[in-house]
Amino acid sequence: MASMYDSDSDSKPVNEEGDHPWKEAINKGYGTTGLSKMRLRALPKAFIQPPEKRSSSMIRASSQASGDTIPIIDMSKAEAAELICEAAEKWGFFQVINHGVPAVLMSDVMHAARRFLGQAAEEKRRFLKENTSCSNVVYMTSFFAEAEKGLEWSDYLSMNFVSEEEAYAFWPAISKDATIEYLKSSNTLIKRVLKILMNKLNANELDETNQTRRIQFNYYPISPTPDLSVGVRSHSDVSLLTVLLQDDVGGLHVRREIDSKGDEWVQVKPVAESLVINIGDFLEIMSNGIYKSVEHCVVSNGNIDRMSIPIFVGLQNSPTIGPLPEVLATGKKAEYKEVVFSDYIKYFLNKPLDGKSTLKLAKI
Ligand SMILES: O=C(O)CCC(=O)C(=O)O
Ligand SMILES: [Fe+2]
Repeated sequence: MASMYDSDSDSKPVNEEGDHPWKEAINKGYGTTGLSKMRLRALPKAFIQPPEKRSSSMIRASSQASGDTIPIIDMSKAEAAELICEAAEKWGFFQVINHGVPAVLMSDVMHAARRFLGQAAEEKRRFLKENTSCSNVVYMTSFFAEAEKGLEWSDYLSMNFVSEEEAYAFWPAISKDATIEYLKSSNTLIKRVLKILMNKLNANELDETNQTRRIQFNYYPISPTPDLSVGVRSHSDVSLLTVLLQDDVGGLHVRREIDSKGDEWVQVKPVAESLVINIGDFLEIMSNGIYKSVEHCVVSNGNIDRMSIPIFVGLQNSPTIGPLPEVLATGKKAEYKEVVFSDYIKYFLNKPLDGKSTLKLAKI
């Protein structure tokens, strides 16, 4: 069934009061993708960010004073391990090339995501929280639509990997083969990076059976007024680490503290066939702050849409999370306390994305 959200025409006028039926758009699976297709002249009120949350103004306000860029690390070189640890300490973000994930699988999963996201709302709405037949596969708009002051101008499909059997049974048929292949292939890279990071801490390798993988298709449609909207608000990831495949549009920005001069926002410029890796909150806590889980955000774009595919490498529901004993054995004072793991997750999930506010829960 065709609808106004599927139309490419300008025929639907904008309600000048901002009283747009955005809720209906979300609840019926059209999402911001459908709103964007209506070629609105103004952003629906619900998506206007409060001035202090507008990433475009934050980024403009902090010029890239240092001129530094996110490290690009060639994983086929002998010095890769050292550079990864250095980047994890200094930046919390780096890009890897020659990482072993075949380019064809990266391109296949990007196409798979486009196929899913490009479908009519009728297909996508089957995966909304209230409709999905598997709670591990959910299609959403914004991170926490119920409580956010300004919704994020993005739609995404989140797939929590539990088993191949479940993934083949419940992930969208239009994209599942390529997604599962890519996820499997990326595992070797994930294991290698985690091993390198643990080695540097003199800590034992992390048990893979105690880890989780969640893959997400993020879609950022064209925004009518990109200065007022945001793709993803500033946040740090609740993960051990995140491996992100982005297309060639750009828009991901990382916050960097420069000692006395305050901070700056640095763009993670797309590099062909690379993957972006960032440290998440769990590794910052476990490493007692040696590795940094850094704030990042995605700006909206008024000219072109964007896609990205993160894999969040997480932890199973272990009882608590805190600094690793191996790290504290060096005699360093604990910067983080042991917190109940489920409390940490619950706290993260029940509020809008807001900088590093979740991490503060564990900070001493
Ligand atoms: O789209 C991106 O570049 C980053 C998305 C992100 O930060 C996230 O999904 O946590
Ligand atoms: Fe993120």
